[in-house]
Amino acid sequence: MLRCLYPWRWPLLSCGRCRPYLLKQNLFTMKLQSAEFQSLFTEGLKGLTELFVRENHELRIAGGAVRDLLSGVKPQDVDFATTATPSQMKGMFQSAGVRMINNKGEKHGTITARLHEENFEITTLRIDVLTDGRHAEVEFTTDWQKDAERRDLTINSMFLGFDGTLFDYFNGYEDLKNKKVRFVGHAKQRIQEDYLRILRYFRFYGRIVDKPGDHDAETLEAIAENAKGLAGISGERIWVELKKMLVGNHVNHLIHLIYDLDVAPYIGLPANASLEEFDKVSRNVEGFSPKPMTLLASLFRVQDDVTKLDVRLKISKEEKNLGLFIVKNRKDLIKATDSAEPLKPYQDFVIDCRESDATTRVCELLKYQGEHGLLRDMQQWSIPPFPVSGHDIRKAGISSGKEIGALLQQLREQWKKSGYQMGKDELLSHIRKT
Ligand SMILES: Nc1ccn([C@@H]2O[C@H](COP(=O)(O)OP(=O)(O)OP(=O)(O)O)[C@@H](O)[C@H]2O)c(=O)n1
Ligand SMILES: [Mg+2]
Repeated sequence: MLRCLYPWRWPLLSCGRCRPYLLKQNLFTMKLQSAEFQSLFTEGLKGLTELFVRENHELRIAGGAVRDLLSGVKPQDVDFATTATPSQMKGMFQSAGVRMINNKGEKHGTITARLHEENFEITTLRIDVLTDGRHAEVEFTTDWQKDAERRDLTINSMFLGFDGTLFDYFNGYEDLKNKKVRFVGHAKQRIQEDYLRILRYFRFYGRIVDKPGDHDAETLEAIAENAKGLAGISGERIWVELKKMLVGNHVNHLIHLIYDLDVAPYIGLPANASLEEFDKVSRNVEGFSPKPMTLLASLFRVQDDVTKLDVRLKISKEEKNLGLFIVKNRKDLIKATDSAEPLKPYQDFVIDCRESDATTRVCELLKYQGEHGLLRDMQQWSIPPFPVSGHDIRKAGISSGKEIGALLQQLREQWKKSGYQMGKDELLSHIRKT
C-alpha cells in the first residue's frame, strides 16, 4: 500500500504520491494506487464499470473491501454501491445482455450481475428507515453520505472510486491508521439498528487493534445496555461472527469483556463459565491456531454446556462433537508420565475410536492441554493399520462369529500393547497358543 510521507501536513499538502484533500464538509478524500487495488481490475470489473459510466450512474467499492484495501490486504469479497436503483440496474443489464442471478437481495437494493464468469453484488445507496434490531426497511437514495451514515463502524463506512479516490465521511481512514474501532455516530443507535453489531465491534477490535484494553466509555456502556438485544438475533448469525472473533487477536481480552458486559448469556455461553480455565487454555493455544470450539470448550464446566450452546447457535455436528470430546476427556486423556511413550494414550484413543476425525480431535485436545511437543508428534504420526482381519481368524479354523469378534478384540489389545509393532503372523500365533 502507498503511504504518505508527510501525513501531519494533511489536508493542506502531501508527499505527492497520495493526494489527500477536503472536498466539502465531512468528506475526506485521497487517492489509493496500491497493487491490491490494481489486482481487482479483472475483465469482469472493467466491463461492469464501463456499463455504469456509459449509463451515467455512479459506482464505487463499499464497506469492508475499502477497509481491507487501505490496510494493504486484498479483500476476499468486494461489495459495490451505486446511485442506480435496482430497476435502473435491471434495465441496464438486460439491454447489455448481462445475466443477473439470485434475485433475493432485490428488496434491499442488491442485484447480482455475472460478467466474464464473475459475480458482482451491487447495492443501491440506501437509508434504513425502519429497523427492529435485526431487519431493516430501506429507502433508496443517491446521497453517498446518507449510505455511509447507516453503516456500523467508521472503518467500514468508506467508499472507493475506480480511479482510487477514497470517500471518507467519518474519519474511517484516520481511525484505521490509529487502530481505533468506533461506531458511526452514536454507538447506542447503531447497535439498536442491528444488535449483531456488538459482536462485529469485538471482531474488528481483534482485527485492527495492536494492544488490547482501550475502548470508548460510550461504546462499552452502549454494549452493556443493549446486550439483551442479542437474544433476538439468530444463532447462525451469532455463530458466524463469534467464530471469526475467536480466530482473531486479543481473544482473551474480548471474552473477558463479553462476560464483564454481560453479553455471554445472550449468545449461548454459560453464565458460570470457568474463566480461570479459559485464561490457562488461551495461553496454551496461543500461536497454535486452535479451532474456535477448542477455546470455547474451556468456558464449559460440563458437557451439557456444549448442548446448550448448540441449541442456541446451531453449531455443526463436528463442532459439537469436538466440544463434547474436550470437556469429557481433558482431565483423563493425558500423557503417559511413567513410560517412554507419552503419546501412547492419545494414539490408543485414536486407534479405538476409529472415526475419521479422531486425530483432529486429539490434536485439538493437545493444544488445549498445552502439550506442544506431543502435538507435533501426533501431527506426524500416521495411524498404523491393524494387520489381522476376521477372514484371517476364520482361516485359522474358528468359525463362530462371536468368537471371531472376541478374538479380534483380544489381538487388537495385544497389538496396542506392543506399540503397534506385532505383525499378522505373530498375532495369529497367539490364537494357536490359546
Ligand atoms: N451488521 C452490519 C453488517 C454490515 N454492515 C455494513 O456492510 C458492509 C459489508 O458487510 P459484511 O460483508 O458482512 O462485513 P465486512 O465489513 O465486509 O467484513 P468481512 O471482511 O468479514 O466481509 C460492512 O463493511 C458495513 O459497512 C453494517 O453496517 N452492519
Ligand atoms: Mg464483506
